[in-house]
Amino acid sequence: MIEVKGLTKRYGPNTAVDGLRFDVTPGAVTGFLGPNGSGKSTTMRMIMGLDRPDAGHALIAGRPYAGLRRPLCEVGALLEARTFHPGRSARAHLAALAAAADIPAARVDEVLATVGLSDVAGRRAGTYSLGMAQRLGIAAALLGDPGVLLFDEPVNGLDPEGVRWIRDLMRSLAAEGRTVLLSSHLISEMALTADHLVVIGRGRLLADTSVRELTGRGRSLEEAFFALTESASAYQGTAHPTARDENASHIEPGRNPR
Ligand SMILES: Nc1ncnc2c1ncn2[C@@H]1O[C@H](COP(=O)(O)OP(=O)(O)OP(=O)(O)O)[C@@H](O)[C@H]1O
Repeated sequence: MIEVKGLTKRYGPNTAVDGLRFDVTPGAVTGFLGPNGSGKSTTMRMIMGLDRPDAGHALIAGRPYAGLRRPLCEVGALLEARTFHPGRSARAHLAALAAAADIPAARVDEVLATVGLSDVAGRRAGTYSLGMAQRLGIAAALLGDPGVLLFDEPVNGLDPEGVRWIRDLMRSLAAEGRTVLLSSHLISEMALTADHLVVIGRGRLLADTSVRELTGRGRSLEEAFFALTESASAYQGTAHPTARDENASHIEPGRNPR
């Protein structure tokens, strides 16, 4: 269980996370959605004790991160890819983490197999592609067999087979009774993976509901998401052609050319 209780984080005049309050329950995949810059990563970092909140707090299995006795065995997180020494092999990286946390060395080969990196585990991790680096980050998160897992954009850089693998992994971790919080911008993928959704915009809670309920609000989950976050998107692009587009002068202002 993750409990987020009134979390607030300010960076200068900008309030990145604003009185956020929600629970993430075990046995389900909870999707964490929001437009760019809405505060998802900042919230996850605060849950993991990597950022200090200006107000509120977050609890993992009833304790703040700093109060966990064996953190790696209670919570695992993939927050950024490439949080390893590039000169170390994947196996050496995981072995060092395991040794520091008093986790049996045999667990290293188990998690390497889970993420599909066994054959390349001796290679310097600095030579890994983004997708391989994501897999290594997931292996590190799983190392202590924790009951609570957070993944920030885990499908980044993964090929279609990798995306499907993540979906199956998330669902099987939840089916084992774990608490899984997953952020992704791929809404169609979220519709297939998550049971529950927490949607935020400009640091504030917009929805805390089931995928089914939110999908039922529009023609699709994507439509319902856009309706919910319409006024909360800080960075909106346009569909208009650039000045270099030779057809630009033939298009009426305000008209989508396609
Ligand atoms: N270290 C920092 N210093 C200053 N501002 C920051 C810092 N980290 C985040 N922010 C700001 O806080 C806000 C929330 O950022 P955050 O990365 O949490 O959003 P996000 O929802 O994860 O975005 P994305 O979907 O683009 O990954 C943004 O306005 C961002 O610029």
